[in-house]
Amino acid sequence: MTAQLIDGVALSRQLRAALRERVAALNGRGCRPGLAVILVGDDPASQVYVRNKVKACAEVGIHSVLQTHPASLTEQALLQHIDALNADPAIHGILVQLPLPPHIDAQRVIEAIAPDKDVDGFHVANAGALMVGQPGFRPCTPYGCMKMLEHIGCALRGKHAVVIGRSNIVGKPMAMLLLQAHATVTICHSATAELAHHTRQADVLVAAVGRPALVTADMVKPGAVVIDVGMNRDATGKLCGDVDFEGVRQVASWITPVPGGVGPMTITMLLTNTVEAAERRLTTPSF
Ligand SMILES: Nc1nc(=O)c2c([nH]1)NC[C@@H]1CN(c3ccc(C(=O)N[C@@H](CCC(=O)O)C(=O)O)cc3)C=[N+]21
Ligand SMILES: [Mg+2]
Repeated sequence: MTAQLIDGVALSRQLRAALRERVAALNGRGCRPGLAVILVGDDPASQVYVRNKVKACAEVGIHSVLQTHPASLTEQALLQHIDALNADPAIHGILVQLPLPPHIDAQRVIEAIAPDKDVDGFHVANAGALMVGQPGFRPCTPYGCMKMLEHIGCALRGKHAVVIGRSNIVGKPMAMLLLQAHATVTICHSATAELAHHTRQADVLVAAVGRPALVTADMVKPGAVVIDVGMNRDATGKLCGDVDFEGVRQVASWITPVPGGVGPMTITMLLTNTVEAAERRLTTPSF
C-alpha cells in the first residue's frame, strides 16, 4: 500500500477561503478582527514563524499588530504589554511566541492573557474548558490535526488513537480532542516501555515528540492514518518530521508530509480562532 497524502497546504487554502468570507461578514457589521503577535528576542526560527503568521493574517483580512522586543525585556514589562492588549478593543487575539527567554516565566505570561483573547488556547481556562468539554479555544496544532482527520473522513468513534508526546501544547490537548471524538486513546512518552508495542495498535498515530525518524514502518499498523507533528531540521538543515516518511508511507493509508502538513494547518487554526474571537465578541459582548 502507498499512503495518500493529507495536504495541509491545500486544506488550508480551502479553510482560509471560508475564513475570508467570515471576515467580510464581520466587516459588514463594523468589526475588523485583530491579532497581536508578541516576539521577544531574535531567534531566527521564531522570526520566520511570526512573519508567516502576520502574512497569513493579511491573506484572510485579519488586522495584525507585531510587537518585537529585545531578549532583555523584563517579565514585568511583558506583562504590562499584555495588559494593554487585553484592554485594546481593536485586538481580539493575542499570541506570545514561544519559547520565551529563560528569565521569563512562560506560564505566568500565558495566564496574563485574557482567556477570551487566548487564541493559542494555552491559558488554563481554555485547557480546562477542553478537559471538561466546554466551549473555549483549542490549541492550534491539535485542532489542525483534527481538521485533517475530519477532511479525510476518518471516523474516530471506537478507533484506537495513539499519541506520542505529552506536551501541554500538542500531546495532551490532542489526546483530549481524540477522546472527545470517542476514540480510545493511548498517550506514549519518553518513559513509555515498548513504544512500538503501543504504536502498532494505532488506527490513528500522532507523533509529536521532536525526534527525526522516531516512527519507522515496523511501528505502524498497515492501513493506519499517520499524523506527523514533528518540526525538526536534519543534518543538512532540511525540515523533517518525527516520522520516517519514505518508509511509513508504504504501510499507512494516509500520511501528512513535513513540510506542507500540520505546519500550515496550525497557522490556519490560529486564523480560525482569531475570527471566532471576533465573532464571539459581537454575539456575546461580555464574553
Ligand atoms: N505561542 C506560540 N504559538 C504557536 O503556535 C507556536 C509558537 N508559539 N512557537 C513556535 C511553534 C511552531 N509553530 C509553527 C507553525 C507553523 C509552521 C509551519 O507553517 N511550517 C511549515 C514550514 C515552515 C518552514 O519551512 O520552516 C510547514 O510545516 O510546511 C511551523 C511551526 C507554531 N508555534
Ligand atoms: Mg508540516
